[in-house]
Amino acid sequence: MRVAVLGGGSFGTAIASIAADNGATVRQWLRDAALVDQINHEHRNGRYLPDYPINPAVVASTDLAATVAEAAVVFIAIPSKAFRGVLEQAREHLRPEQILVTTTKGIQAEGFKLMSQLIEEETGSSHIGVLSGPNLAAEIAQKQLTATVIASDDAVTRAYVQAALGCGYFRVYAGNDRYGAELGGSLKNIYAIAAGMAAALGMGENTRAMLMTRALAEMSRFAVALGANPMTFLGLSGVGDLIVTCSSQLSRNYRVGYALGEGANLDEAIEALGQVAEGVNTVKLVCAKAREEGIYMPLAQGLHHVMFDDVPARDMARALMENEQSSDVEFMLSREAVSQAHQLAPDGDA
Ligand SMILES: NC(=O)C1=CN([C@@H]2O[C@H](COP(=O)(O)OP(=O)(O)OC[C@H]3O[C@@H](n4cnc5c(N)ncnc54)[C@H](OP(=O)(O)O)[C@@H]3O)[C@@H](O)[C@H]2O)C=CC1
Ligand SMILES: O=C(CO)COP(=O)(O)O
Repeated sequence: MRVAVLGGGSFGTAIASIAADNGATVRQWLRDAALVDQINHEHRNGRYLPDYPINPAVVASTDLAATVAEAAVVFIAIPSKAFRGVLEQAREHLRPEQILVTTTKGIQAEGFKLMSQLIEEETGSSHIGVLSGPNLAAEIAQKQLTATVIASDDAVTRAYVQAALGCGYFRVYAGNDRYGAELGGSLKNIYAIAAGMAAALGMGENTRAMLMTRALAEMSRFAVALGANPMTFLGLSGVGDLIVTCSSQLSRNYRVGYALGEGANLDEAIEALGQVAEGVNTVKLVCAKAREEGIYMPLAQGLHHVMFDDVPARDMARALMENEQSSDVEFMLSREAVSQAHQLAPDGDA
């Protein structure tokens, strides 16, 4: 199979290397000619994945047309802010039968669009997929056993991506809820920042478990309000990705949160990272959307106050703990029912 990867960052490089390990003919497009040279001659990406070898069969290029020309599957691993621009450049070189897969876990501000929606708008393709799951690029590069999801309503897309990437260390599960999988991948970045911050402040494992579980409740609530299926959040692209990103220093979003918890300001934290942390932008967009739609998102709103309004993280954590005590699984017991029942008990200080 012929595979193209657009993007020369850590995830694009990891995906290119998996496909090559799997026997595909792989072309990778990036705009940095020096890095193209390094990938082709040293089989290493010194800027984004410096410590790991890349399969020598990966051929990098700055020529976008040549990269996508023969590909059956095109993976797009470009940060959300640049995603549409790259699609606009690629569009004239793409053919209708090609499978177009986004790996990007972010949201476009204008219209609150997910990346697969941009692919649809720009190309009109009927072979669109979302690749998402607990997939830290550095662990994939080490060939740690990993699983992901290809979410698409198109069976051809699912089958091609499973064939292109499924190998001894990388397992590709199929899903048909493109929107839910993509939303999960974007939303969990918000809570990874919060988890990194909590870790830097010395909060314990109980706190982390509470944060992750309530994050899942909040993500599902948001997704349902936007018409997605909450069941998708039980899979690898939902809870799976939330677990890994809220637990690992390899996550850039977690690291941004950790730096904030250690006292850095946001600009310093982003600069020290030197790579994309989509959650910084996503938390703004999601909080604005939640306000607009009247969706209860206390964790995301709390994080927003800490990141952009200089509220100390410890004060925010204390305030969140003093919120009205609510329902655990609100698809079974509604928040309103718990709230109404509060009048049945005496006050805590009575
Ligand atoms: N890294 C990971 O572990 C995972 C990442 N993802 C997702 O994949 C997406 C891409 O991430 P990742 O590869 O890690 O990102 P990186 O920050 O590692 O790299 C970004 C890449 O995009 C390129 N790029 C940025 N803007 C443009 C542009 N206008 N034109 C052409 N190329 C551009 C950069 O090129 P240049 O160097 O020239 O700026 C660089 O090659 C993210 O949205 C992330 O959420 C998903 C799963 C795991
Ligand atoms: O999405 C990821 C792992 O699945 C990577 O997360 P970061 O973007 O925070 O590094």
